[in-house]
This record gives sequence, C-alpha cells and structure tokens, in this order.
Amino acid sequence: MEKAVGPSSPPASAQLAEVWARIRGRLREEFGEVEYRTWLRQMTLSSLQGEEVVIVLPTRFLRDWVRSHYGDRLQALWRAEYPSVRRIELRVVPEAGRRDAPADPDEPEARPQPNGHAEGRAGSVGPRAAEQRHEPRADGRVDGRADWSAPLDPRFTFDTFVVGKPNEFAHACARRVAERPASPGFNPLFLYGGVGLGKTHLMHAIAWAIRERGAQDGRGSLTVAYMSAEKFMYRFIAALRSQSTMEFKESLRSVDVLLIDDLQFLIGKDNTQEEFFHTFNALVDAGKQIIVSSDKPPADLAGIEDRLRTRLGQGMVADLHATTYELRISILQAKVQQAGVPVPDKVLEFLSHKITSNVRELEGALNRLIAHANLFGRPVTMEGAQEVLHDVLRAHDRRVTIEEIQKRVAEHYNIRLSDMSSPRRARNVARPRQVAMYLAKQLTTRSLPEIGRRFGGRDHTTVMHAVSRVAELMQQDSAFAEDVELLRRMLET
Ligand SMILES: Nc1ncnc2c1ncn2[C@@H]1O[C@H](COP(=O)(O)OP(=O)(O)OP(=O)(O)O)[C@@H](O)[C@H]1O
Repeated sequence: MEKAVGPSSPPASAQLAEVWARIRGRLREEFGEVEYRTWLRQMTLSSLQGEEVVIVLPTRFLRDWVRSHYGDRLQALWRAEYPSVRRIELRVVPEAGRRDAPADPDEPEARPQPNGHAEGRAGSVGPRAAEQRHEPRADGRVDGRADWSAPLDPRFTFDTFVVGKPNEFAHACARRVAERPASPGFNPLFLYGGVGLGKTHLMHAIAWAIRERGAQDGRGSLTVAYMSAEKFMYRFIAALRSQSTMEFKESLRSVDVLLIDDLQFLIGKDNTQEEFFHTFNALVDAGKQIIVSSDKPPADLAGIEDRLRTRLGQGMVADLHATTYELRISILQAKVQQAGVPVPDKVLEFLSHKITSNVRELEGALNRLIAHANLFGRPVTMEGAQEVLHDVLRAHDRRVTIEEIQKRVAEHYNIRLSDMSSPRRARNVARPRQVAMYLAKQLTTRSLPEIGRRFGGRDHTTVMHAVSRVAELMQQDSAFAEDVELLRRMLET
C-alpha cells in the first residue's frame, strides 16, 4: 500500500514540488510578472513539516517584504492545498533563491515591454493563451487592457463558470454588465460572498467578455483594467513616493471598465480610500463601468468611509451564496470533463459531501486526485481518494457527535430520544436506531464497541449488523436511501 500524503506524513517530494510550482504559478498570475520577478521568484521551498511550511529567501529585506506583502496570500494558497498548514515560516539563507531561480521549470519566457515591464504570459497555455499575447499600442495600451492591469486568468471565463441557484443572480448581473457596460442600475456592480465562491472568477469573466466582444465587432475594445484593492494601494503609494500621482490618476481615469477585487482590503486605509473614491466618482460620472468585489456587502464594510460605502451600494449589489451540494457536484463534473480524466461519480459525491465551504479547496482536492492518478498511472478510485486526501478530509471533518446523530434521527422518525438506548425491539424503533448507528459509524471516528456503548450498552456485533443492514436496505430501497442521505447531509452542514 502506498504511503498517504499530507503534512502529518510528509508528501512525496515530487508531489510537493508540483504543489509549490502551482502556488508560484498562482502568485505570478495574481500579482503579475513584474511583481513576481521582483519579490517572489527568489523564494525556495525548504520543507513542509506538520503545520509549518518553511520558505527561504536570500536577504532579510526580501524576507520582510514578502512577509508583509504576500504572507497572507502565501498562507491561503498553501492552506488551499493542505488545509492543515497553519504557519508559513520565512527564513533568511544568504544563498537561497540563486540556486533555483534559473532552473524554475515553469518560468514563462519574458518579453520586454516598452514601459520596461516584462510581459511574462506569452508562454501561457490554455483556452485563452492567444488573447494573452497582447501587442503594445502606440497609446500605451495593450489591446483591450490598460498596460498596468493585472493579467487575467485564462481559466476564469463565463464558459467555465458553473451556474446554480446560489450564484445565478450574481452570474446574471455579471453577464449583463459584460454585455452592456455602464447601463443604468448596474453601475457599480458590487459582487460579494465568502472565500473561494467565485468572485474573482466572475470578474475575470466580465473582463474577458468585454475585451473579446470589442475585438470581434471591430470597433476596438474598451480599455479594461483589473486589479486587487491591495495592488491599487501599492500602486498609489508607489506613485506618491515617485511623485507621479498625476500620471497614476490619469491612467486610472482613462479606462472604460475598472474592476477592483477584494475591496475589503481598503478597510482602515484612509488615504487610499480617498483616492479610490475620487477615481470612482470620476469614472462613474464619465459613464464608465466599475465592478467591485468584497467579502461583505457595502453596508457591512465598517472602516470604509460612509460616502464611499453609500456610492458602492448605489448600483447593483449581488451576492454569491454558499454552494449547495448540487452545485458542488456540477462544478466537479465540469472540471473532470475539462481535465479529461475519468473520476467515478462516487468520488465526486464524496468530495461534495466533505468539502463544503470553498470551491477553491474542492477544486484543489480534485486536482490532487487527478495529479496523483497521472503520476502513478492509476485510475482514481474511492479508496485512493480517501488515502490521498486524508489530510484535507480530516480538516473538514465536522465533529458530529453521537448525541447529535441520535437526536436528529429520533426527531426525523418521530421517536423518543431515549429509545436510542432502550432495549425495545419493535421495528418502528429498531430501524431508526440502526440508522443512527450507521450514521455514527459513517460520520464519526468512534469504534464499533464505543458506538455500541452509547446505544444502551449494545455489543459491537449489534452495531456491525446495523451498519450492514442499513447499507443493504439502501441498495434495495431508494426512498430509504434518500432518507438516510438526507439525514447525513443535515448532520454534515
Ligand atoms: N461556479 C463556479 N464554477 C466554476 N468554478 C468555480 C465556481 N465558483 C468558484 N469556482 C472556482 O473556485 C476557485 C475560487 O474562486 P475565486 O478565486 O473566484 O473565489 P473568490 O470568491 O474570489 O475567493 P477569495 O475570497 O479568496 O478572493 C477558482 O478556481 C474558481 O474557478
């Protein structure tokens, strides 16, 4: 049997290297080539031990900079791969970074741009790779986007966004804005929702669609600029330092569509808010479209100035709700189809049950299974999935107690809670009791004898019998199976 991977037993180095390459790729996409090369390229992964990832950098200055500017993001990206990671330790090792920088396997070829920036996405692969080869134009724009805009992720388009009840309104608003930017009632478009529910995906999709349409109808595309609120702040501070705020303002105000991601970052950053507010007003007054994302609705953004909050809420506010089981299944099915690797439905159902809060983590788990299958040339199976993902699954194990299970099941079948441990054997009591035992085995880590003890001191063979009887009945009777599944879902969420 192959060794399980995860921080409790260190992942195989090939797998770790792959994860690290993925994280660096993501940082490069999010922060852009120039920033990546300046600050992040010299990071070298040293180890992943238990909860801690150790990364080394060649100088103290670089270490401090990476810690203060990218520390949170690094942690979030690692946690999406290994949820048990709690800490990113950045250390200084004078020769670090120099060793591995030239051998960086996924380093795209950089093309110098007239403004001295390197356009590093020329080598990207994916459905939109062609659109990413922007040619610089005489007016300082790169086709369809301001030259300082962060690059768009080629995977984040409307085609790859799976629509379901929790996100259909936000999706419809995004489509509408992409089709008719700056239409009354939709400016600004304010998208909000919890972590990893698709806000960035929808924003990039809008930007892609606007640029694509501009290119198609031959009228020349609108200038689209996308960046995180954090980046907005850094650019603003850099402009202040280099006394080029006028240029900064002008370049911002010359765009047709401005997308600002993770606006909550501006909470408490008064000067940057002020600047953003002026940019915002200038653009909206000039009939340009603004799209903003945040983890909270405008009204809950305490620490954002009232007048800005009011303006943010004056267009269309759309919420990305937490995903449902059905949406998670559809998203996984779409991803499996894109990857072209067969994954049994059972595994998709299992993942959708277990990883409920964040699509990024759900997707990360699936990617790990697919990478593992490719690496070892083996099909994805339920057993393999449980082994490969044991750390992710453990982190997502909701601690359902046997008492909770007994209570829920008793309520559901309308019997007394005391009947869960009573010696009564009448069918209307015995069957629910068996269901509760089955769920206790499925949803907790308790042993059979322990479960037996909690059900009125029953023997472990009684529990074993209950578990196999319920499984058998679920096979034979789909209504019964649905009932049990429903109970399980209620207990899990
Ligand atoms: N409905 C969906 N269809 C397809 N993929 C989705 C969907 N929702 C989220 N995803 C995927 O989940 C991942 C996380 O989404 P995204 O980065 O857009 O989240 P977010 O809401 O911006 O998160 P954060 O709060 O961390 O900024 C992405 O890879 C995205 O493609």
